[in-house]
Amino acid sequence: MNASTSTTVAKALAQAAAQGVARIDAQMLLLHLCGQPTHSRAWLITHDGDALTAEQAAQWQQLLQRRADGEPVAYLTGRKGFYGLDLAVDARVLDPRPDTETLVDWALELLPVNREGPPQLRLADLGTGSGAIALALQHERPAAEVWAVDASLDALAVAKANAARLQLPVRFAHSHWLSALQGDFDAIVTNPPYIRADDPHMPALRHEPRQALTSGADGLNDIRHIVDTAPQYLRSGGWLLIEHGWDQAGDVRALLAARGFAQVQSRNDLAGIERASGGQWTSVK
Ligand SMILES: C[S@@+](CC[C@H](N)C(=O)[O-])C[C@H]1O[C@@H](n2cnc3c(N)ncnc32)[C@H](O)[C@@H]1O
Repeated sequence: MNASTSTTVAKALAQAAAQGVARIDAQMLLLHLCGQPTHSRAWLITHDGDALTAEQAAQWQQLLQRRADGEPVAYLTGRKGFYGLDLAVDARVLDPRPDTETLVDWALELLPVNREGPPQLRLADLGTGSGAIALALQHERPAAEVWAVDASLDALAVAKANAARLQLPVRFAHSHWLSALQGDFDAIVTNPPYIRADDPHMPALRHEPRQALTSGADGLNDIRHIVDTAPQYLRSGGWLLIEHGWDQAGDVRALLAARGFAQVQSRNDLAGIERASGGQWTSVK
């Protein structure tokens, strides 16, 4: 094809900019379209004069349209990196966010790398979605017994496929929060739905499963339930760590303290905002 009339790599990126698609998103989408790893941005520079095939050029227009309509890049590439793991994701699960890696960091800080002798570390990820948190914990603590639960069978199918591909022996349960599990856990980690039902940002999140996002009028229905029930499933000294919204840290700390958790505290996300709160269960059940 004549390079002056065909869509080259450089022209494709210019088209994306003209359609308002962020440069980093366009780069990842184009690398995906060209069969390159989505982190190898140097490839775009060294191949900027390469022409797309007619089929690729048509697919490119579709990808740009879908991205401009707000579909997450991860759904368009089918992939998302999380805690160094390559996860397959699609519209059945939440697009895992980098901020959630800070929740994993916090859990790992609390969990010994090698506990001397039994009992084996037992960890639970509630509302696992793609399996992001559970798989990261299992990868970092290979000897632990890690459970991942979700109320969505669709989500569990995605998470199980990720576990199989990554060869990580996470155990799965179809469960309303903790109900299908049996105690005692060293840590219960969760990124539950926490958005208010009438939150004005919901239209922007319309491509992601609603069940993964909203939780009642104040966004705290699921967190209230988890805080209330978690002590029955924690060993003495075990931790409950919860991701929540940017303005919910005070409310979540109050719920944890009222339920009798000790060392109640919050952690910042990548933007420096308190986005996770947790506490240690030290009382008798
Ligand atoms: C915010 S998403 C988190 C997904 C994943 N952990 C992550 O961080 O990317 C919340 C998840 O909770 C699940 N969920 C919603 N209600 C639930 C319930 N009652 N019991 C178990 N899981 C639930 C949703 O299906 C969804 O996968």
